Amino acid sequence: MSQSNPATIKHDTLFTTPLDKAARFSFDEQVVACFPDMIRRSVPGYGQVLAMLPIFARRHCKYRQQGDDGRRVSRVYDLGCSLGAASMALAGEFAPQDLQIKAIDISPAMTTKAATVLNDNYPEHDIEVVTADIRDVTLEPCDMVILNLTLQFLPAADRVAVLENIYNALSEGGILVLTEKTHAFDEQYDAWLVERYYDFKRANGYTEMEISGKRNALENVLITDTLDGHHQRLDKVGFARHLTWFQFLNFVSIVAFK
Ligand SMILES: C[S@@+](CC[C@H](N)C(=O)[O-])C[C@H]1O[C@@H](n2cnc3c(N)ncnc32)[C@H](O)[C@@H]1O
Ligand SMILES: O=C(O)C(=O)C[C@]1(C(=O)O)C=C[C@@H](O)C=C1
Repeated sequence: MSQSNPATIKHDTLFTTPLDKAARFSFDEQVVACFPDMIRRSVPGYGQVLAMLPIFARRHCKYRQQGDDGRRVSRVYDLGCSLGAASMALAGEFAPQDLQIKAIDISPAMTTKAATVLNDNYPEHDIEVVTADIRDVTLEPCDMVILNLTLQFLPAADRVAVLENIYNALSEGGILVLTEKTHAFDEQYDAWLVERYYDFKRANGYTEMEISGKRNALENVLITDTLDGHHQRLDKVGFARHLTWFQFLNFVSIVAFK
């Protein structure tokens, strides 16, 4: 996969020089250029979560939808797909005729590159990459929805509506996989988790300047909920069953069952 080939991945040096304190983090060309390196060095467990997606899909994708040519397929949404890493993980483990993948992202810089990478690696697969705001898309019936580190970038007030849209689209037996950065309700636990998270970043080669520069840029851009807050919201939108299946420091992944 060209995306994971170290020779083609630019090292993340975005915050190595002091920036305007008010500069907001955005998923622009500069971030796109180093994104695979950035996310791997910044998100504890990122690779492990991706590796589990096809394993979950095997159990929950039951070919309940009809493809354009009338055959039965499983439709999977990758919402906030960035460069399509989750879609890649799925395509790599499924035959082309079994899945229809719809990967959506609001950043044209991301989708342009994602479309190239996905089509180059999986030309036979039915993968559509769409540039859109996931708040504006009405989802079609589907077996699996992936929200990998995306909900956290939406205004808090918009999160219920996005989850309702997902709930309504999922078939009985389908799943939502929701991965997020969180904060702990208890201030002392939260401080410990945040400090160990920065240790994780240090261990992955980020300097103090890079860590604080990114923290400033993400302020009011990446807005975390507590793990309880996520579960309460899933209840509210109608998911009767949802389980935290993964946690690594302040990053969690939840599976919600329809
Ligand atoms: C941390 S990245 C997601 C990583 C990706 N899911 C993965 O597994 O590699 C967050 C993504 O969400 C996208 N995003 C943020 N707000 C969005 C929105 N309203 N609609 C669609 N995409 C959005 C950003 O452009 C960005 O690419
Ligand atoms: O919180 C941070 O400092 C991060 O770097 C986390 C995070 C994320 O969770 O999406 C933020 C932006 C990039 O997309 C990569 C990682």
